[in-house]
Amino acid sequence: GVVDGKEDALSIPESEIITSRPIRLKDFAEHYRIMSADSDFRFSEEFEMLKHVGRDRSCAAADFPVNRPKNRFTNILPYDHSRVKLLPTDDEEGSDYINANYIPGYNSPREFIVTQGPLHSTRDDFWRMTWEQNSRAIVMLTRCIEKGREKCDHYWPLDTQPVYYGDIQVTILNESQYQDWTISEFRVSRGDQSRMVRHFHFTTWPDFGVPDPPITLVKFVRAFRDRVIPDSKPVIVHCSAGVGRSGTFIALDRILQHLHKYDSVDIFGIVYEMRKERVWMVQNEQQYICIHQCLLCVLEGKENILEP
Ligand SMILES: CNC(=O)[C@H](Cc1ccc(NS(=O)(=O)O)cc1)NC(=O)[C@H](Cc1ccc(O)cc1)NC(=O)OC(C)(C)C
Repeated sequence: GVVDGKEDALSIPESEIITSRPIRLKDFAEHYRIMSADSDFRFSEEFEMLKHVGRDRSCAAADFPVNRPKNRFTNILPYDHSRVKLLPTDDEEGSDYINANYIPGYNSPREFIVTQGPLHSTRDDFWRMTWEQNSRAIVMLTRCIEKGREKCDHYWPLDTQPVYYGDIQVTILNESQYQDWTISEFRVSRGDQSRMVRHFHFTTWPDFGVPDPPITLVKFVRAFRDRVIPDSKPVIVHCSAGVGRSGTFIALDRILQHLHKYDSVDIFGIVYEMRKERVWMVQNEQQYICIHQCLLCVLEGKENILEP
C-alpha cells in the first residue's frame, strides 16, 4: 500500500527491508562526518527508515478499558507480544497489566524491562513487577517534575523511613549524589524475604533532548555497568514515557560492551531491534545522533578528559 505518498513498511517485500547497517569502527569517524554533513541530512534519512518498525503489532491489553488509566500517555502503549505480565490476582481482568516491555541488551534477549515512569496509581504495580521479576537494579532517566510538569511519581521513600507499596516494603539504605546522577541502595522486602535493589537516577537529561555534553551519558552508563551485578535478572529502565531516554540509554550500554569484542557497530540495527519490542525506542533524531556522538567520543579517547 502507499501511505501519504510513500510505500508503507507493510508493502515492502521482507527481503528488501533493511534491518541493519553495520559500520567498521575504523571508519566510524568518517561515517559520522558523512552522515552529519548538510545539517545531518543522512542521519535524518536513516532515522526516518525506523519510523514504521514494529508499528503493525497489537496493543490490545493496553486498550482494555480497565487498563487505560494505567497508561501515562495515550500514544505510548506496550505491544502485547513483548509486554511484561504481572502475576494475575484471582482472574481480575487487567490485573496482569503494566505498561512495560522486555527489551534485548548486549547480554541477553530480555536483559531489560523498559517501563513508563510510574503513576501514583501504578506505583504498587511497579514494585510488584520489580519483586516478581527479581530485578536488582532500576535505572531512572527523568526527574519527577520537569518544567512544572509531573513526569514520574516519586515512587520510593522520601527519607530513610520504610514505606509500603502494596505488600512490598522499601527502605533507603544509602544514597550517593554526584553532579549528574544519584545512586542509592534500597532494601526491598516482602514478608520475611529481603533483597537489595540499586537505583541509578540520572537527573540532568531534559525530556525530548539529550545530555549536555553527550559524554555525561557515557560516564553514567560506565557508572551503571561498573556497579550492576551481572546476573540474569532484568534491569528495569524508565524515564517518563519509557521510550526516548530509555531507548537511548540501552543503545549506548549495548554499544559500549559490544565494541570490546567486535570491530564494527550497528546502531541502526540496535534501534531497529528495540523498536520491534517497544514503540519509539530512541524517540527523535537528536537522540539517535547523540548515540553516535557518544561512540565517537569513546573511540577518540575523550571520555577520560577531566572537565574544565
Ligand atoms: C511528543 N510527546 C508525546 O508523544 C507524549 C508521550 C511522550 C513520549 C516520549 C517522552 N519522552 S521520554 O520517553 O524520554 O520520557 C515523553 C512523553 N504524548 C502525549 O503527550 C500525549 C499526546 C500526544 C502527543 C503526540 C502524539 O503523537 C499523540 C498524542 N498526551 C497524553 O497522553 O495526554 C494525557 C497525558 C493527558 C493522557
